[in-house]
Amino acid sequence: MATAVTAIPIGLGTTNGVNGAHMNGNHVNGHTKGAASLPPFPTDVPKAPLLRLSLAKLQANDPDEINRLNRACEDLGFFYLDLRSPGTGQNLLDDADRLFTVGEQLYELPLEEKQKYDFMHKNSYFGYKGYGANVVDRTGRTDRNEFYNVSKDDILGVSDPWPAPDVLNNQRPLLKNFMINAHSIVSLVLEQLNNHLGLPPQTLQNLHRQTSPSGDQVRFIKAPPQPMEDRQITLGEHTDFGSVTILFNRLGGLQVLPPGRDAQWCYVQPLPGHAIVNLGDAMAKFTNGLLRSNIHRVVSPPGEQGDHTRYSLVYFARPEEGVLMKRLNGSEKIPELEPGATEEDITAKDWIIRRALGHRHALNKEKAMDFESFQGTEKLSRREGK
Ligand SMILES: O=C(O)CCC(=O)C(=O)O
Ligand SMILES: [Fe+2]
Repeated sequence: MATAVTAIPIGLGTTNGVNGAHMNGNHVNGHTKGAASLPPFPTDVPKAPLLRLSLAKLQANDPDEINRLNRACEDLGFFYLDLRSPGTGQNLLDDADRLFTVGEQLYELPLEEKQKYDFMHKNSYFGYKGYGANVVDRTGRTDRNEFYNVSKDDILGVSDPWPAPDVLNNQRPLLKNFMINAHSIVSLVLEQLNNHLGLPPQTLQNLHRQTSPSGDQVRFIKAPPQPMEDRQITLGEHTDFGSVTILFNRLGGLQVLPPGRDAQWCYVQPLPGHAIVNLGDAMAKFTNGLLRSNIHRVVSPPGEQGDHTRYSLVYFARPEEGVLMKRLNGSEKIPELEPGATEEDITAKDWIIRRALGHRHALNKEKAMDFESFQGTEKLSRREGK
């Protein structure tokens, strides 16, 4: 199949020749034509107050922008990052556009083909997760999306490659570029947070070296439209398992639950040219809750957007495999543990497997509904007393 997506000129409204007859994958003005022709995000739904940060300003060490980053990471744990600047930011945006097309192609493969790449029985969360394979709540309801997780170690040659369909194998150079650029943004965020916390230089960065084995991955997600009379949660509420997540959305549907007892779920409106960035469990654990790993979930896209297929593209950066998910020493800002409190000795590798495969009903039967045993930092994230 002709899948030379990297060679497709961006900015031409012509068919890209990649399943072009039945896909909305053409590029217009740096966005997929599919994105341009989607209905707008509605104005009458509650929206989460994410700060909008600029990658260029963070790269330039702009003091106000750095303060805003620190505030966003402590208060909500989610922010927008404006990537419209030459170099890493724009390259990542362009590659994300190309990968949206790859994601659409990937999900057009027959189900039996995709199922060949479900590695849960090998105790791995890389590869394919079928529609409805995870339990999303205590009543046993199941998810309404498909995932495909591509390992950074595989693409960068840190580990042996996993079997994969041609649609992905043909895009290894594109995936590699995307991962390298995404990881460099993660490193920048970690560097700024390391400074903010006053940890010894490079502490956080050295727990996330790009060429060390880790659970870092690109995730392609597809959620088809749901019937009007039966719109349910697509991806159950959770905190992310790792350190820093960089997310690209075209349609609404992502919701965050801000801190506090009476908080309500609010939508995160996707903004063109921006990624949505959030912190995961490792950052909350390392800082004993000073930095936030916020609860979020995905529901049917709001308003007319709900009639369209929702694709997401995500880069998850996680600590290196052997790193313990515990409070870090060496910073006066990081709160002490409560007197008498102890922390479980669990590595990032085991943490991610427990969390990622815990709700797979094919592996866990009734236990998949036991949310407590697969919890991350949800309780820390609620900050209910405040
Ligand atoms: O699809 C989205 O917008 C968010 C996905 C997500 O939260 C996840 O995969 O962890
Ligand atoms: Fe998430």
